[in-house]
Amino acid sequence: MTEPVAKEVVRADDLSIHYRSRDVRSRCLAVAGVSFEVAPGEILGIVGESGSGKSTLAAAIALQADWGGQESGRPEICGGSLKVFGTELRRIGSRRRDRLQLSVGYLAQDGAERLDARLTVAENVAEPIYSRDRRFSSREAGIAVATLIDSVRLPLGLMNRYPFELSSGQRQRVALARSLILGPRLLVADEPTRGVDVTVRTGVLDVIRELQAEHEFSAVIVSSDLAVTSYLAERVVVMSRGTVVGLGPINGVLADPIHPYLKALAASRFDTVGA
Ligand SMILES: Nc1ncnc2c1ncn2[C@@H]1O[C@H](COP(=O)(O)OP(=O)(O)OP(=O)(O)O)[C@@H](O)[C@H]1O
Repeated sequence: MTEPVAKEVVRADDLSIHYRSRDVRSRCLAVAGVSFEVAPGEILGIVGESGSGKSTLAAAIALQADWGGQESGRPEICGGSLKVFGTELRRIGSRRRDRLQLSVGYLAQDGAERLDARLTVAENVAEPIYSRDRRFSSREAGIAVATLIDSVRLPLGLMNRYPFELSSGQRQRVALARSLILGPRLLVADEPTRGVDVTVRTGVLDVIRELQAEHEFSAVIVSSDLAVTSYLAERVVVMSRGTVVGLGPINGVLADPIHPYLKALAASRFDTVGA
C-alpha cells in the first residue's frame, strides 16, 4: 500500500494519550487534546514542566504508542488523531508501523542508558541496520557507522569500545548516532542533553543542528529547559499538565504570558544552555 502524501510531517488534532492499565479507573491521561503540526524541514521544540506529558507525546510521535498488545504501562492514543507523514498512528497495524519506523529516528530520554552493554559502540550504532536486514553488507554498514560517529564528533577510536568505557556525554552522542543511522526523515529527540556535562551540552545541540541542516530532516526536540529548545527550534509547543498552553514562535509565545507556567518560562528565558 502506498503511503499518503502529506503537507505536514506531523499533525496532531485534539490528540489525547493515556497509559494502559487493566484497571480502567487508574488509567492516566497524560496528554489531553493537543493540536499542532511540524512542517517539512522544521525543528519544533516541546517544552514543559516535569510530568506535563512531553515524553509521552514524543514517544507517540516516534511510533512507540498503540502497540505491545494490552500490556500495562504503555501509552495509547485514546482520542483525536496523530498523523506522521500522513499516516494515522491511532490503532496503526504492525506492518505499517514497521515501515514508517524506518523514516523516524528516536532518541529516547534514556537513550544513553538503553545502549546494549554487550555490544561495542560500532555494533550499537549499526544494530538498527541489522535488525532490518541481517545480511546487510558489513563493509557498507561500517562506512555508515564511521561517518556518523565522526559527524557526532566522536573519535573513531571509540568504535570498538564498550558503552561503559565512555563518558555520559559520549554515550549520549552514540545514542544520537544510532537514532540517525537509517537516515530518518524525522528525528524525535527527548532531552538530547540529558546527563551531558554542562561544558559539552552546546556541542551536542550543535551536532543536531548541523546534521539537520545537512540532511534536511524534520525534528521534534523535547526539553524541560527552554534554553535547549530555543537553541534549536524557532517554534515551540509549551505544555502544562497534558495540555498545550503556548504554541508558536518563542518570542510571540512569551511576549505577553498569562498562564503561570508561561510566566515562569518568560522569567527564565535568558538562561543559557546548561546554565
Ligand atoms: N508508564 C507510565 N504509566 C503510567 N503513567 C505514566 C507512565 N509514564 C508517565 N506517566 C504519567 O504520564 C504523565 C506525563 O508523563 P511524561 O513522562 O510524559 O511527562 P514529562 O513532561 O516528559 O516529564 P519529565 O520532564 O519529568 O520527563 C505523568 O503524570 C506521569 O506520571
